[in-house]
Amino acid sequence: MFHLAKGLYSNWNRKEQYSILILGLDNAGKTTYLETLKKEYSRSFKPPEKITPTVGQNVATIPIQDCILKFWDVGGQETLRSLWAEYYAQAHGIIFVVDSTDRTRLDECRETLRTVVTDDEIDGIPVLMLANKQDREDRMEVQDIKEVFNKIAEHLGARDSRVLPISALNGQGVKESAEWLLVRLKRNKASKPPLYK
Ligand SMILES: Nc1nc2c(ncn2[C@@H]2O[C@H](COP(=O)(O)OP(=O)(O)OP(=O)(O)O)[C@@H](O)[C@H]2O)c(=O)[nH]1
Ligand SMILES: [Mg+2]
Repeated sequence: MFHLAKGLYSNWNRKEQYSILILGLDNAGKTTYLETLKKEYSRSFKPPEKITPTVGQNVATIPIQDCILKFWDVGGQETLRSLWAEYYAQAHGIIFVVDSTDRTRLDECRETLRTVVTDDEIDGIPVLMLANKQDREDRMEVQDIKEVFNKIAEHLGARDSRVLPISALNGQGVKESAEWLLVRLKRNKASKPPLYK
């Protein structure tokens, strides 16, 4: 009886854990975004001046509302992009970070995202595109970025997807972006169940 009660209690006490893969070209602001999220939800984080280009991976487990979100931030340099697919099997959601000031790389950005969203392994999972660096005067408007990504909308199909403006550096829109995604991860729970921790 004690064991049954204990088992029931520990199950009841467990939280849903979802894994989120943060992708995007090098210099887009992925690591800065993750560190700002850590700052918003917990105490330990790296200040922006200490962030260097990612070669391996950064992982952060952040409690948000009644769930745990496990973020995987990987390097965006071209030579590292072939490693992204190794993370697909465990991903419940994708965040794709775009540098809103880098007009010259928008085509590369779109084609990189196209390669990601057409991969069968992550078919149907929510995709959130972040138009980052909105604090900069030379930014493109989020509407312009949306138009670029509308060109791959056909590959996104019926899954949840959105483009949101943020500044990973000053925190604008960062919490809201994680909360937007959390709602969609829960909504997609039946087809991609969370882990219970
Ligand atoms: N102004 C401004 N600069 C930003 C913002 N986000 C990131 N940066 C800067 O952009 C540069 C690249 O940021 P990272 O977070 O290292 O970029 P990354 O996407 O992780 O790059 P890789 O690890 O190489 O894939 C750094 O100099 C950041 O300070 C932002 O919202 N606004
Ligand atoms: Mg990085």
